[in-house]
Amino acid sequence: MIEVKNVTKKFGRKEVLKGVSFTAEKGQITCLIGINGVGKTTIMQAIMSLIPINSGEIFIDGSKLTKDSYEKITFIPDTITMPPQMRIADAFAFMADFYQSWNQKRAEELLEFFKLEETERISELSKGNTAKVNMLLGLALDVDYFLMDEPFSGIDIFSREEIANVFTSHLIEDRGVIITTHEINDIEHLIDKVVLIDNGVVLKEFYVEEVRENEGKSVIDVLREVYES
Ligand SMILES: Nc1ncnc2c1ncn2[C@@H]1O[C@H](COP(=O)(O)OP(=O)(O)OP(=O)(O)O)[C@@H](O)[C@H]1O
Repeated sequence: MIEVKNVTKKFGRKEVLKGVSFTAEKGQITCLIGINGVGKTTIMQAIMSLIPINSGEIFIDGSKLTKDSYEKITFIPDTITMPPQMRIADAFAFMADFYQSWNQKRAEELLEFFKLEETERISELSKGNTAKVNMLLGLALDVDYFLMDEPFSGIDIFSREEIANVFTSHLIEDRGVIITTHEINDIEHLIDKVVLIDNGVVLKEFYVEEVRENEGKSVIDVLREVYES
């Protein structure tokens, strides 16, 4: 489990996170939702120690973040970081060199899942296929948790569907995912838990299934209720 406890973060005089707390379980998809600029990316950067926090604590499977935590967790950014002249096979070789946790078998399964060929050059891929390769490179690592920032931004509905399908496939296994998205409709059926963020605080944390069963509400219904009240 990833536990974010009372995390605060200031950029200059601006307090962007004002005591954020939530948990994300292994084997579940936790979605951070909030309008532009509320601090979602900052939370992910804090979990990955890409930025220092001002106060609070972050635990992974009960232990405080250390250098070794990054054997357990990976961040999939919203743009691909591989040089565009590489072919997919070169990107695989690069990842295998760089990460001990690279799983070539899973990478090949993902390639088949996304109907891509390893001879394709990154610069020649469509936007949707570039997003798929980007996600593939992260998911092929043998880690327990993935953080994904806006994996659906700027891509067409068919590619969004194919990417969303990976979440229900065996390729995610029982790993934990924290995702940010503005495309809630696309993944509402896949998400286990929602953490609603507004202006640097958690407004509400809930299980999608519980709200659906007990109150007959969708994620969008809850969003309307919370943000329009
Ligand atoms: N390095 C930085 N220096 C100064 N301010 C920053 C920095 N990074 C983020 N911010 C500010 O922190 C706030 C939160 O940004 P963040 O990117 O976390 O929001 P977000 O919820 O991910 O937004 P979006 O949905 O647009 O991606 C914004 O006001 C942003 O301008």
